[in-house]
Amino acid sequence: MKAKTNLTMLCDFYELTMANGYFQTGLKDRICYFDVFYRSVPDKGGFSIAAGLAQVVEYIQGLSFDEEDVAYLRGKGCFSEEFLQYLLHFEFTGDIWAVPEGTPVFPGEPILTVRAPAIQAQFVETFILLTLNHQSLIATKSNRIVRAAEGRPVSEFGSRRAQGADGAVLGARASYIAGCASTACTLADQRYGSPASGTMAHSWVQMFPDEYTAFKTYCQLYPNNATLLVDTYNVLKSGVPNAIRAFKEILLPQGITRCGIRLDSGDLTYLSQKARKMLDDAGLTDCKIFVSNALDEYIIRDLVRQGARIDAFGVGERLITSRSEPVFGGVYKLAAIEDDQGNIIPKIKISENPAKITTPHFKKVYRIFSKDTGKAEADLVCLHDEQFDFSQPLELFDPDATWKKKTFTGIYATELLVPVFQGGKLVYQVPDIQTSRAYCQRQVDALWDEVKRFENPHNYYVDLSQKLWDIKQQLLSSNG
Ligand SMILES: Nc1ncnc2c1ncn2[C@@H]1O[C@H](COP(=O)(O)OP(=O)(O)OP(=O)(O)O)[C@@H](O)[C@H]1O
Ligand SMILES: O=P(O)(O)OC[C@H]1O[C@H](OP(=O)(O)OP(=O)(O)O)[C@H](O)[C@@H]1O
Ligand SMILES: O=C(O)c1cccnc1
Repeated sequence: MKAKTNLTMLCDFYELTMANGYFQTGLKDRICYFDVFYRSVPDKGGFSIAAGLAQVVEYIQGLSFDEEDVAYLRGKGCFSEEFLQYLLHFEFTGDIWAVPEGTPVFPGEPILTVRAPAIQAQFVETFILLTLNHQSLIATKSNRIVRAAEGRPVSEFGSRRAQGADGAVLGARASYIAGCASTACTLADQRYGSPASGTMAHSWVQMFPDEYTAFKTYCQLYPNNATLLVDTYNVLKSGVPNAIRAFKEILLPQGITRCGIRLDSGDLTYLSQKARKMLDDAGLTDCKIFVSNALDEYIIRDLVRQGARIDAFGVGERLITSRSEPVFGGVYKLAAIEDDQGNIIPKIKISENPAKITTPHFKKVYRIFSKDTGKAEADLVCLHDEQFDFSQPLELFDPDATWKKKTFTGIYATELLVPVFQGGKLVYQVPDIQTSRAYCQRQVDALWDEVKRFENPHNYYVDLSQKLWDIKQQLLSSNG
């Protein structure tokens, strides 16, 4: 089998059986609207960070079945020959809107909308979801970890424990967008520009006859980038003293004062405080203390509260696998179809479980900011063509407890979903990840601290316009 990078065949098999069914029943060109949204924030947080759009764009642009794919599908014995021939010329001709990567997003609101002929719109479900679910999960976790570090740089160290190659590389990419300062993943740097950097492993220290020789050699090779791992034998009795000796003998004579040590075991508060004192007493006040060892946002928050003297964190397995909650439950739901005249017919999914009822129709989302504080106050989900005068007081209501109303004044609003594809053509300039990272930081800064709490965050308002709410109620009372 030839090596393939085209991921067109990465789809759930039912996308293909449904596509064949749409083809055979005349529904293939029926225009459909599908929304991607998610239902609950991982780790009971107050918001998530959207990521992965750049890979969705690449996927959509690369969609194509080749002869080998079609031969394989023919062998399954369940697809019509006309459909298989059609697949050979398959391409995406529809429209996509999405929130830019790095946008804080809330449960229930569309973060990507596809408008396309039924076969196409249905077919892209699997890949769009897996991509947005994975990178949004890692971006959300990384942003929590970065916020716990309160300004100290966090380096992503997780490749070795990631779930596969994409888990490592795209996870590193998402973690950078969400605020990590660097990654240990070289390919993520080469491919996406998230800066790669690193320290050293215990094996380096073990390889030399003694710890001092290991440190000295490293300082000679990398005088401008020497972060020495000091816990291979005994942190306070040998590691830190040997590091101090190597820095003094190799770096200081060259006028280099910037250097570092890394602690990777033991009580990180106690050891960092003791190490700081030893480094300062030796005049190495510019030496940074880096720590790692199964860290996450909770341990980092504890270390900061305990007064640990830590300058930077390396975080691997709990970040790259989002270990505390490893699923981002983004879903892809039909919201509307068009009739032969192009009229939009809203569609709803009514579930036994009220939390699983969808919001119908072709929609847009406004984020409403206070002019005074610059903070985000609420999101308004409305019909795609609704207009509002945001210079006037805006009354919103809780879509579940409709008697709860709030009037906003002194506000401005921005639309969250931006056009990405129109008529199959890419109309969006995918930003480089430095731009997405800076955007993410600005958008997270615009959230109230109450929404950013790790536990029991304030419930951010995601409200429906009156028109949209009315349509939803009509569909609910007429059973769809
Ligand atoms: N002061 C601290 N407060 C809270 N958690 C800490 C503190 N110091 C270290 N930790 C965390 O406690 C855990 C210690 O785990 P563990 O006992 O496996 O580490 P260790 O003793 O360093 O051994 P190992 O060599 O296996 O890593 C790690 O997740 C570490 O980050
Ligand atoms: O703990 P994480 O957050 O995943 O951070 C990455 C870990 O990877 C390295 O350890 P290594 O794989 O060499 O094994 P170790 O656990 O014995 O240190 C490094 O020394 C960190 O401890
Ligand atoms: O550069 C490092 O220190 C590093 C990289 C990967 C995993 N652990 C540590």
